[in-house]
Amino acid sequence: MITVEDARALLFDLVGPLPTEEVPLAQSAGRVLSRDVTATRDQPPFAASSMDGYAVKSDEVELHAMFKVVGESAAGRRFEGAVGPGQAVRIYTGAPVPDGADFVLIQEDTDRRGDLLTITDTPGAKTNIRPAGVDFKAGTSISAPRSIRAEDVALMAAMNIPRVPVSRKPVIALISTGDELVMPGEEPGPDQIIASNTFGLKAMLEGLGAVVRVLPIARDTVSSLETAFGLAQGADLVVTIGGASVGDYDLVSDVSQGLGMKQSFYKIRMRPGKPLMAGRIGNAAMVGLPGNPVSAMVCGYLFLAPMVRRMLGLEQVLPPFRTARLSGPLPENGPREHYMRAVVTDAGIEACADQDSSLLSVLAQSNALLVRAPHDPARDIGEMVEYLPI
Ligand SMILES: Nc1nc2c(c(=O)[nH]1)N[C@H]1C(S)=C(S)[C@@H](COP(=O)(O)OP(=O)(O)OC[C@H]3O[C@@H](n4cnc5c(N)ncnc54)[C@H](O)[C@@H]3O)O[C@H]1N2
Ligand code: MOO
Repeated sequence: MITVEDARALLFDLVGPLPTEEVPLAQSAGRVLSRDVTATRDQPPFAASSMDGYAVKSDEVELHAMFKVVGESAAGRRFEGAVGPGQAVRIYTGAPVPDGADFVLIQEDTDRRGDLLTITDTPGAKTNIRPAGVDFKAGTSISAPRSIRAEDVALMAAMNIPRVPVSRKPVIALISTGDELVMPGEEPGPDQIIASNTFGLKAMLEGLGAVVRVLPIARDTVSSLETAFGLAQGADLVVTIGGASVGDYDLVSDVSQGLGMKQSFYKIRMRPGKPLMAGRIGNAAMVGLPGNPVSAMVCGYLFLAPMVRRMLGLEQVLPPFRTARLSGPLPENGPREHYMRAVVTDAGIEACADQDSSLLSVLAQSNALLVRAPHDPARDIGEMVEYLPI
């Protein structure tokens, strides 16, 4: 059995960054920028007023000074002339500041009668002018790789970047295995349960930016599993769930190897998730997850999510671990690294009472995986521990 860290390194060897494709700006949110993009213009492209008021010469600004209003500069329609001595131009927020002016009096500090403008309140020192290019200049770049957020979309729009280079989405095929499984909504027989893992993992992986294909459930026969692997063709990553352990019906390893899977490792020193397997099959990476629902989801957080981030070309691929103070004691840990379902609040972190790897109700109540090193001694309230937020 290998460690979690070694397993992750081997899994990273199975996948690499996917090629770039271009998408319309409006569809780029949530994708991963794969190449730097560069502004083709200054913003603002001209010195612009930041207030509604009057553009004047700054050395003429003093209480009770009077000006003649000679024109108007609106956003999208500039004043074509220049502001001369004793003159003012009516100006609005976002409008180009006319030549000759270097100060905008805010409307509230003035009184206007016809064309005659008087300063009625002492203006502040602020010119109320945004210099050309103050936000960004032509040639300013947004650096890749990064997950594109709404703020990035707004910035790229302002930079006049209508098409965005992004990493192609990884395609992941999910295969549930087992005669006991039926799909949600179907009528289970007396010895059957509902396939839950595929749906939890689909939600998780799509949230990370993958395209997920849920394939029909494979029965516990060689031919049914072979059919499922056939349907998975074209995926970047094939994930099986269940059938990974040592039972007579645990066929995933034999069938995948029969189809040419080159195994990278099998079994890790981790709880839950011990019978994890991985390798390459055809042009795809393959991961065989244990069937226990919590084991499958925990392996999703710890292994599949970093693999997806790596395929997307992100630099930060490992889950962000944090620390918290224990608000409940912990017993001594066994020989495997343990990822305990836990609840973290302002008061600290507490492991859930029942850590059985079949309990989805416990997983759904928890918001953290509390990490225990192999043979970690019993811990008291107040001690600091590491956890992964989920
Ligand atoms: N003799 C041993 N038995 C087991 C060992 C072992 O080392 N020696 N390991 C245990 C551990 S740890 C795990 S984890 C499980 C893993 O078993 P499999 O990967 O072979 O999974 P299955 O036997 O197919 O299923 C386990 C359990 O999970 C349910 N299941 C499976 N797929 C789904 C699904 N898509 N949705 C919901 N639930 C699913 C299945 O019905 C079983 O209850 O093996 C232990 N045994
Ligand atoms: O991986 Mo198993 O989940 O330890 O139950």
